Amino acid sequence: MAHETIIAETRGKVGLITLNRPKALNALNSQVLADILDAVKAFEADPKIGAMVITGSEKAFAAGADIKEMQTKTYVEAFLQDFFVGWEELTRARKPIIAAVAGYALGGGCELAMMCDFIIAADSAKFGQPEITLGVMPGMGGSQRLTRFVGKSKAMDMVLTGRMMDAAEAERCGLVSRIVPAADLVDEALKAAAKIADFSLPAVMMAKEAVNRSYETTLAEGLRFERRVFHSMFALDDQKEGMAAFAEKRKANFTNS
Ligand SMILES: CC(C)=CC(=O)SCCNC(=O)CCNC(=O)[C@H](O)C(C)(C)COP(=O)(O)OP(=O)(O)OC[C@H]1O[C@@H](n2cnc3c(N)ncnc32)[C@H](O)[C@@H]1OP(=O)(O)O
Repeated sequence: MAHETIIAETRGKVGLITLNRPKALNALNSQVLADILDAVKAFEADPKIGAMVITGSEKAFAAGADIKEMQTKTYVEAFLQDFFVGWEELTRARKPIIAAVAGYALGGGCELAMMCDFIIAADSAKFGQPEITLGVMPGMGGSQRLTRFVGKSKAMDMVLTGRMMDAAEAERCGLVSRIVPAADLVDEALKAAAKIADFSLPAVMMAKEAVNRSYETTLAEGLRFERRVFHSMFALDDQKEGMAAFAEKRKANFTNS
């Protein structure tokens, strides 16, 4: 797949998307959005792919939304275009997406990472929502998703002071799931994605949907949703195979059916 601002390639059952605007520290403009959505759509449609990884460079996952692209925008343009709404489409991907973050993940970069299903951070990663320093505020989900990840106090601290947090702080407060040495970041993320891709795709997709539901509903509704989805899994060949494989002490051979 050829794109202007990203490299999209397959590694076994994993779709790997590498942001590729090094001179602008992977700043996210409308072309990056179009390219990411195009690649994700292709990986979603490819039955051989079971999970995806989005990564950047050693220096920057992404240093934010492209300030130069948006600096002259008027209020009316921003409002009429519903500026940034397009990024929401990424969160509608049904296959899991892991963000592999090294270096700066600032503003829209931090927000892009949070749109993924989980974040693996290099020890060099730095997260922040510095929009306040530009006279604005987060606009790609930072005020909402960061607060759900880290709680009100730390989210306020990040959004109102614009300070950065390092990988250790991000792990402590639950923003990232694990930290790995920078040199191993992409390999570790690909390994995690490959592990997921070896499981039953319908089970993985339903599990992702159930966890995401917890953000959007009451506990009682979420628990009911989980049980109903869990019940439906007994219609899968993969449930029979997974449990038979356990009983027979062998590796399961999932067929995504
Ligand atoms: C507003 C909303 C809703 C969302 C946002 O995301 S706003 C953007 C939030 N992000 C930021 O404010 C970070 C901006 N960048 C920086 O502060 C610095 O670039 C840095 C601390 C990440 C790295 O500093 P360093 O000195 O190492 O590198 P620079 O010389 O500053 O940058 C290299 C090159 O990249 C361009 N760049 C960096 N970030 C952006 C960006 N967000 N948008 C557009 N361009 C960006 C930077 O201008 C420079 O390019 P030139 O050499 O052509 O000037």
